Amino acid sequence: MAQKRQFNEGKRHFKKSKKQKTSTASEGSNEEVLLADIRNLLKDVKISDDEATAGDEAVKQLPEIHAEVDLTISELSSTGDGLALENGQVYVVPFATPGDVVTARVYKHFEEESYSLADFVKVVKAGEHRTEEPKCQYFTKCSGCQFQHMPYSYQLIHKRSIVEKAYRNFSKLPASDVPTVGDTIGSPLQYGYRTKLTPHFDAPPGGRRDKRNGHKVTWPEVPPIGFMLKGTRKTMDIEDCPIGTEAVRIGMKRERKRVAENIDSYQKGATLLLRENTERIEKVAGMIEEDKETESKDEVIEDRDSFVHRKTCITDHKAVSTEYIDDYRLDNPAGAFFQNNNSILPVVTQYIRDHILEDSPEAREAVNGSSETSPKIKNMIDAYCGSGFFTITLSSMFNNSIGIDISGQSIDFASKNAKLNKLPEEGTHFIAADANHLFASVDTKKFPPAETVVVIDPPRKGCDEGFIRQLLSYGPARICYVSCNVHTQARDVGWIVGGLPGDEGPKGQYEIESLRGFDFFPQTSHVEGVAILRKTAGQVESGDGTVANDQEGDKTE
Ligand SMILES: C[S@@+](CC[C@H](N)C(=O)[O-])C[C@H]1O[C@@H](n2cnc3c(N)ncnc32)[C@H](O)[C@@H]1O
Repeated sequence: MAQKRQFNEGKRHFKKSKKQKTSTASEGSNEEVLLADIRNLLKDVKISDDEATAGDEAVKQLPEIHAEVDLTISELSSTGDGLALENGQVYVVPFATPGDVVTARVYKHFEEESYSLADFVKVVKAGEHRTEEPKCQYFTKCSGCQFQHMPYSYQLIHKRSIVEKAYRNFSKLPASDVPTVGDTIGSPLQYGYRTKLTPHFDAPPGGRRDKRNGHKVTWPEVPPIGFMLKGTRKTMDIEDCPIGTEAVRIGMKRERKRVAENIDSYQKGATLLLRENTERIEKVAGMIEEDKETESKDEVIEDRDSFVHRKTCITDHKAVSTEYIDDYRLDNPAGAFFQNNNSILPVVTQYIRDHILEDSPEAREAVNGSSETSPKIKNMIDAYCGSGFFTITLSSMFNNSIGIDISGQSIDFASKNAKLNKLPEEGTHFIAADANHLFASVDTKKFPPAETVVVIDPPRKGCDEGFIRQLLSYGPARICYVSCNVHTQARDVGWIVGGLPGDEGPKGQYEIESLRGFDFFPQTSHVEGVAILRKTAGQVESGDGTVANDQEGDKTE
């Protein structure tokens, strides 16, 4: 802690604990993830405190709400916040790095959980990781980015620790079941990467409906259009966002102007869609120079060797946006889910291609002493397939692929994308259904579990227990689990490897072969996890679905 203001000085800053405020948390939520980090930080202190003050009824003194205090940040949480430990209380401060001394304004205490939330005010003394000049003027106010002040190499190191902690805190697996987490794979673009932004604005306070104007909303002024002000529910005005692609940033300026000019046509607040669209054009001699001359201010022309990319920004939810991943073309409803960082997609698909099939007998021998390998994988099931990103980009590796998604619209686009990319019709199918019913409709003659890999890429909340139960009873040779929430991924992988809680079903069928993060979201605390799992040696089935050897390496024994 800094010298300026000590915790045991200046009594007006402190008050005695009154009402106990406790927190609630849902699985995989930011709050739950933060709490796990806080509890770990407190664990060691609590033990030594208990020894020192056994029987002592010490009353903790906490700063007054809105008091400014100086804090020394000891670590970064998985939510991207700095954590400082003072007198047995953890202070959570955004936009801080380990080693920083910062001034923070306390705004909420959770006394039972021994932590407090504080706003970042200023840096008193910079820690060794505070080396970068943020590229965004709104950094430390906007809630979008957390890490612009840290070098990219350190962001990647931190994200590796997020994956490690996720498996330690949420998988419920013994450490011996979790392999060393690989280094985080960085994003080729660290700014200018987001192909989608959704700034928004709120209705005027109180609705402001005007009787003289047919009870229509009247806007006293153009409202702030942007993203959330950190730590509040207020929208802050944001003119530009440097993590957006150039085309999206152009679209943002255009849309802000359009909304400002037409604000009276809105009856409530709205969310604006800014989605990059790419048109790929075969290149002919002199084209770039010509295109650059005729390039409108609403488009970006990119030279890509044998072709040109003409990038624009779509704002209509129902329009179709196009992206290229290597030479695969993916069309998508502009307002529906699609991955937001195009620059890293070829990297992650190549990684999955390199790791999705069975490993070499040597690699298996090195891991568990058995050189036995599973039958060749010929089929893929893509659960939660969206508009077919994984099915299509991995299709050339498999005889048969099937994708499933709950959104009928995404499935229509997945089928169109299969045609656009000339995938063989007989080998690629998509179904619109709940993934929980996926395995009931899988033909095990066409997709023998021993010759099938299942790719899982669910929403942030992860998979349902019902899905995991079915997956375990289907028993594919390999599983590739991709997730934008490594905490729910760790929980689900824990179920796949260790069995579902209170379930008599099979346990020890799978082991984690590899685990690592991909930085889909530079400058933020989010990380995409890729876990590759395989059937344990004793559980490998022959192609006809019978277990070849259920003796060796079966962890249920
Ligand atoms: C993270 S996205 C992944 C999409 C796709 N893999 C991609 O990379 O573009 C999750 C997808 O899960 C779908 N989804 C959500 N709940 C589902 C469920 N219960 N069954 C099947 N699909 C579901 C959503 O419609 C969404 O397309």
